[in-house]
Amino acid sequence: MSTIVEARSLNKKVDLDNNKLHILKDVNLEIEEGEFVAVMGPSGSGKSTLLYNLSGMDRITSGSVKFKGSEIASLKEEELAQIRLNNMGFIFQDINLLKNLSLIDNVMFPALVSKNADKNVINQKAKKLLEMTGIEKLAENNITQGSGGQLQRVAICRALIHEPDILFGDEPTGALDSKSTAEIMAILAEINKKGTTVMLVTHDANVAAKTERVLFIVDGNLVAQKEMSKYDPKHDDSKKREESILKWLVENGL
Ligand SMILES: Nc1ncnc2c1ncn2[C@@H]1O[C@H](COP(=O)(O)OP(=O)(O)OP(=O)(O)O)[C@@H](O)[C@H]1O
Repeated sequence: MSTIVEARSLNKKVDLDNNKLHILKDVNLEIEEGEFVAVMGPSGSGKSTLLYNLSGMDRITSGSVKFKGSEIASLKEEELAQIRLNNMGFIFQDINLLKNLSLIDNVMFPALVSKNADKNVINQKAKKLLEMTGIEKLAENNITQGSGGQLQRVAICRALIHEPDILFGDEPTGALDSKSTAEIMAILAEINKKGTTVMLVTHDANVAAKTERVLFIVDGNLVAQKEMSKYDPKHDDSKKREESILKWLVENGL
């Protein structure tokens, strides 16, 4: 396995009321290709900031972030935008779809903006993704008709249209009920099984139980990491995994 994302002495500070707020403190980590990783920690500990700084959506203050071995911290904005567009996918709690477009048009939209876009190829790809996430019958529906779980599936399809190497999720199940959460996690597990690296921020130990490594952040410090086997839905031991994560979080000061 090779490393897809690597952070060395990652620091992030922001200006706040004439002071510097030190959000991330000397974070060192590696994410391996094909891994499924969760980031947990108390509210305000820096989880989302970590995700944004690792994915180049935000700029680190000092240290290094490498994507597939290349330093991204020093790239120009346009170069970074190309990497985000072609190699990374993003899903958020706040789904942010375009209200005047159908489900399938929302999925196709990011791919159509590129100059050499072939609409037929993109349409076929989008259909396959809708099938994979079980919403192909809703393809032509308007976004306003979708449930939260359905819309999050659309957002996942949209994030996958460029076949990214890594999918970043900031609380992608945060606004969903437990049934939709389980369905979305099953989809993410399937995507991961096919080779896409997945990194999620979550408050939910049940969600983290479906990943294979949990990073625990407290006050901007990466204080602990828990490695597990890859989750296999065929032998569902997620309850046990969840209990062991909760125990581990408490042992580490939650
Ligand atoms: N641009 C910014 N300007 C000022 N403060 C910021 C900025 N970005 C983040 N913060 C602060 O940094 C801290 C970490 O924020 P972050 O959103 O990364 O935490 P989090 O662990 O994801 O929180 P939550 O679980 O509540 O979503 C918070 O106190 C937040 O208010």
